[in-house]
Formats: sequence, C-alpha cells, structure tokens
Amino acid sequence: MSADATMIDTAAAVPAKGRSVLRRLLTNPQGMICIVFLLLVILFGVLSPLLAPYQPNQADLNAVNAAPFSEGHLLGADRAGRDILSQLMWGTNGTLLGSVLVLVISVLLGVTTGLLSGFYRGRFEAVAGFITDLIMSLPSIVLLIALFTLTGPNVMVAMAVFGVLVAPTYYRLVRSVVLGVRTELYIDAAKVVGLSDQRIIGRHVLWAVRAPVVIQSSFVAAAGIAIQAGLEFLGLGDPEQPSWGGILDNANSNIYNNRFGVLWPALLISLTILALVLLGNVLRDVLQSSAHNKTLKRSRRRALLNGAQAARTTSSPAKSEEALLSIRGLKVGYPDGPDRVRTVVHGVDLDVRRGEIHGLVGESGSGKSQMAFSTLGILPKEALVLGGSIYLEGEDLLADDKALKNARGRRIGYIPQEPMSNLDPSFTIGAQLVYGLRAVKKISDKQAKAQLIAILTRVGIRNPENVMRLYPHEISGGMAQRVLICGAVAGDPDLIVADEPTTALDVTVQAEVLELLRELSTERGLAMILVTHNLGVVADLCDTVSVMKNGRIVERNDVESLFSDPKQDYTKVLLESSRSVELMEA
Ligand SMILES: Nc1ncnc2c1ncn2[C@@H]1O[C@H](COP(=O)(O)OP(=O)(O)OP(=O)(O)O)[C@@H](O)[C@H]1O
Repeated sequence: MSADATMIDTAAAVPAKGRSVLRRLLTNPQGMICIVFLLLVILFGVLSPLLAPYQPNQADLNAVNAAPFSEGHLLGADRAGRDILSQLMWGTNGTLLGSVLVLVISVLLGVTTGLLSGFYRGRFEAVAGFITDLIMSLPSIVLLIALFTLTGPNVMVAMAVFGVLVAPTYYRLVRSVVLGVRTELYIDAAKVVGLSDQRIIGRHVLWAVRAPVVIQSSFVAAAGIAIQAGLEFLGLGDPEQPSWGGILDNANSNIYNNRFGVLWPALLISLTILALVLLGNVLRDVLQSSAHNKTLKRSRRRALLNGAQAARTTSSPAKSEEALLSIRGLKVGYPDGPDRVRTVVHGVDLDVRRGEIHGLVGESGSGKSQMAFSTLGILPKEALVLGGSIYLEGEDLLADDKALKNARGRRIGYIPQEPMSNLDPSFTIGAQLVYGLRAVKKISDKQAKAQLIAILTRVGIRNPENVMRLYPHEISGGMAQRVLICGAVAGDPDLIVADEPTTALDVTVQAEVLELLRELSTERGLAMILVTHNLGVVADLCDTVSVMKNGRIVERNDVESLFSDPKQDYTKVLLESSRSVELMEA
C-alpha cells in the first residue's frame, strides 16, 4: 500500500485495525444475541443454589402436574410434584459441565495430534491417521449406549468418551491447516533464524489454527449438549441428578397428563444448541475477516457508487475524438473501514489511439494495474470506481455494466502477467482456447479450431495441432504466454491490455514476445495498454508513455521525448534507477 494514498474520512470513522474480535462479535446483532443468551444460561445454572425456588428433588404433592404459571411453580410441576423451573436450573450445571468436558478432551487430543502430524508428518502422522480413521468409523451413539453396561449411569464418563470420539474432527481440521502453513516462506524464515520447533509451532502454526479451532469448538459444544441430552432422554443418566435430558424424558412419559412439561426442557435444549451453532457461524465470519476487516458499510458503498453513476450521466467530459480508448477522471478506491475509503487512482485521464502502444510505468503500488483492471472491468470485488468514465469509441463502459461485459474478450483482449497460472491445469490448451473463442464468437467447434490453429501458427507455435492437445504443464512458460496472446487476439479485439506480459519469461523469450506484440499491433491496428515496471520494455515497444505515481499520471510523452528529455523529477529518478539496475545487471 502506498503511503500517500488518501482517505475519504467521515466523522464517524472507526479504525478497523483497533477493533478486537470480541468487539466485532458484540457489534454483530446475531453474535450479541447468542452471547447474551448463553451467558444467561450459564447464570441460570451457576445461580441455582441462590435462585432456584426449590431443591432439585423436592416434591410438593399438592402441585402434581401443576400447569405453567400456577402459584409457586412458574413453569409448572412434574408428576411427582417437583418444580420444573428448579429442576432445569439445577440440571444446567451438569449439562454445561458435560459439554465443557467434551470440548477440553477433544481439543487437547485433536489439536495436539493434528499439530504434530501436520508439522512433523512421517510415522507419527501415519499412526495418528490410522487411529483417527478407526475412531471415526465407530458408531458414536451405539458405543455410548453400550458403555452404560460397563459404567452404569455416569454421564460424565460418557461425555469424556464422546470427547475422544470427536477429537478426530479437530485432528483433521488442524492437520490440514498446518500442512498448508508449514510450507509458507515465513515458516522457513523462522527456521533459518534459528527458532526452535516448539517456538515455531507455538507462535506461528498455533496462531494459524486458532480461528478454525474456535469456530469448530462452538459446534462441538452444541453436539456435546445434544448427545448428553439424548443419552439422558434414553434413560442412561443418573436418576438422582436432575438433567435437561432426564427432565425431558420424565415429561415425555407423562405427556398425556401434562403436555406443557416437555415444552420447557425441549426449548432450553434447542435454544442453547441453536445459540451455539449460530455463534459458530458469526465467529467464522468475524475471525475469517479479522485479518482484513475493511468492509465498507453497505449504505455508504451504495451512496458512493450511486454518486459516481449520477455524475457520469449528468456530465459529459471532453474526450478525444481520434482516440479508441478515452479514460476521463477515473477514480478508484478501496474500503478502509466501515466509513472510510482509500483512494488509489485519483481522477486519471488517458487516451490510446488505434495502432498505438501506450506504456504505463511507475513504481510498485502507483496504480498501473488498477487502471488496467478498470478498463477490463475486472477490479477486485471490494474495489469502488468512485468516479470517471472509460469511453471505447465514444461508448462509456462504466455507465453500463452490460457494455463492459460485452466489450471484454470481444473488443478488449487481456494478456496477463503469469502465463502458467492463467491456464487451467485440468483442461488441454485446445479446450481452453476453443471455449474462450466460442464464448465471444458464434462459430462452430471446427471453425474455432481452424482459426486458433492459424493464430497459434502466427504467434510462433510450431505444430499447433499437437500443442492444442497438450495440458499446460506440458508446455514452457514462453509457449504458455504465446498461447495466451493467441487467446487475447483470437476474438479480434480493438484494444489489448497487457499486464507485465514478459515479467515471468526469461530474457530471450521476452524479446521474442515483445517483437510478436509489436507485429500484431501493426498488422491488426491494435491499440495496446502495456503495464510494466521495465523501462527497457517500454523503450523497445511503446509509442507513448504515461508515468504514474501515487495514483496520478505525473508525466506523459512520446517514448523518445520522455527518454531523452524527461520533464518531471520523478521521471528522471525513475529513468536513473532503471539505468543503474541495467548497469548492475550488466
Ligand atoms: N484488493 C485490494 N485491496 C486494497 N487495496 C488494493 C487492492 N489492490 C490494490 N490495492 C492498492 O491499490 C494501489 C495500487 O495498486 P496497483 O496494483 O494498481 O499498483 P501497481 O502500480 O500495479 O503495482 P505493481 O506494479 O506492484 O503491481 C496500491 O496502494 C495497492 O495497495
């Protein structure tokens, strides 16, 4: 991010970075409701010795099957005259404790083995994987019921066993995250500076798994409550201890005498499970967006986009008549918090004529790619086009989404930076090229193939029929770039946007690709925007150059004049540093 990027601030701006996960959780209405409900449930249990109207098994023979809201029994009483509210309160602690037991055991076992397996792999991973598969293949509920014959009515033992049965879900989750993290360069860097494995796991790896583990825990806690209530409902709990599932079981067998008896335990169990599951969903949203929580409020986003659209329809800026592409006042920004936007392109104008190759140069982060992506309509989803117009032969592409969509691939072609990552490894070159061409031209498969073979030959691919049958990994980077150039020109576009098209190629291939681009531009009268850091490429290929800095064009000239007589200090520095790099390389 460039330091000079400006902000559109409002008084209500809240710096996103300072907002903790808990604060974001509490400002989310769903998160807030779930947390408050769960806290109330905990208080309901913890305060039972103080607030419960009766002892857990205290019977009042005058209140047998009392209806809800009867005197002294807010939720009614069961067939033994025991107060249902008191029973639920006394039964809460046991239920919550069982759920916590499941969590502690499953997290300890699953996370630890997942971390070690993912980080060290080898024999430990093989053994842990085997045990995990074994445990996962066991039918949990049947096993827990069978356990009753060994341990008797002891739900805590059953919950501890359930914790072991659930541990594999953590194991698999953590292992897969660690497998991704352990190959990251920052882990290699930590090893190189001499950090011990314990410190790397404790500091870097554990940090990466914390979000999925926290999210998973919410669901496991819900499952713990459901299983415990289920076992107690089946009569496998301790009959002396009140429990949510036990109360439900009692009420169920007495349902014809007191039909409201089942309502309260069922509600409490269902709402607690629901709150935990919904909290898990909120946690996922909050934690997964915590690293880049820069979402703009929806209303603010809409207001900014509508404002830009209104300005577009009311004003019609003077545009060049001879230019094929005429960009006027283009302004692009990114959210930087709920009310703030960081502008990265500041009202830029740019004209490109037919047959002209226009270079966009500037330091990293100066906004070159944003210009290119705006022209193609492929800015990231979160980007905001805050103003301006992009005219292609007089038609404003930003005023009409459909016009932009129709232009892309047909009138505007794109040559990307990384040829290999822009080809799908699952399909052959031919399948991808034919699919792309037939998406923009109404022609048969056979015609598409014939046209593509001709263009592949033109872009220097020998034996194109054979290459069409190959997969991307079977061709070189230079060939892949030629294939992408073929794809870009196949739709007969008027304009090509090329984003660093030679950066990923070696020097000899670079020269050939540059030569090819120049020839294609001349042959087809193509206008071209070439985004590059490389001033050598600009000198070789471009007719005109625009120098960008901090989202603005600071100097524009034809290529000879810009190189021989740069006007702006920034351009002079850019040219100077480019020459120094060339000298060093030489
Ligand atoms: N998805 C994004 N979210 C937030 N800011 C972004 C995003 N993409 C780009 N930017 C910001 O936009 C600014 C311009 O980026 P851009 O990619 O256009 O630079 P560039 O000149 O093409 O740089 P480079 O040559 O390194 O690709 C930078 O400050 C960058 O941080």
